[in-house]
Amino acid sequence: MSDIKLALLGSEGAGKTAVLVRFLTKRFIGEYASSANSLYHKRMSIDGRQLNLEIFDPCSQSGGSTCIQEEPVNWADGFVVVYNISDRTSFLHAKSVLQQIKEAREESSKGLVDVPVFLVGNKQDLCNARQVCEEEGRSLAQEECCHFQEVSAAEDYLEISNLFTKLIRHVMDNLKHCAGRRRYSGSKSMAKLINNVFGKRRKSV
Ligand SMILES: Nc1nc2c(ncn2[C@@H]2O[C@H](COP(=O)(O)OP(=O)(O)OP(=O)(O)O)[C@@H](O)[C@H]2O)c(=O)[nH]1
Repeated sequence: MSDIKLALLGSEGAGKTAVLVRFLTKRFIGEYASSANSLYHKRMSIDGRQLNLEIFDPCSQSGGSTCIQEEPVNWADGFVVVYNISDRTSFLHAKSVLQQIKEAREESSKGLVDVPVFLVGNKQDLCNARQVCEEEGRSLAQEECCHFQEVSAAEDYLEISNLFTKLIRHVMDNLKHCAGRRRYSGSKSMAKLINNVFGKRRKSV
């Protein structure tokens, strides 16, 4: 069984938890308590391979900081960076996050530099209040060499499921390609790492 570690990043209220919960449960739940980092676990099968998925959903940092937490960046095998299409500030934040992921991974001698990333423009159902056009998202993704998709956690399941599947496939290919290199967390239990670093709760869905 392969272990795949993903992290969701993005600004407060962009819909990270909504997107993730849609993927994990097929449901949209309007409001979430978001005072703590969460680690979700899911077993699934892709292309006949059994996977043990761990997905880290950090709570947003108070004070509007644009700096991402370093530890999930080194820990994760792949990222979902979420912004809200009706909030330009969240798009600028996502842009900064993409750059920080790249820089952090380049600086880390232990991490995989070419880490798969999916840029997600969420809240597509709020297109009446759109502040970021789809083309801007697409060209940012092109610049940063990552995948791109607009979704609505409120309305879509299939698109969200497909984007996670695509990301996981890319992660699996990447890990196979880099099999000779040591992964950041090695044999460490991720739960232990997250709990040690952030002292937060774990969730199973
Ligand atoms: N209309 C609409 N609202 C959404 C969508 N996704 C999330 N929301 C709402 O946006 C708000 C924030 O969603 P969360 O999933 O908590 O956002 P988050 O990025 O996890 O926020 P933090 O945990 O604070 O970082 C909630 O009120 C959600 O109901 C969507 O696709 N459409």
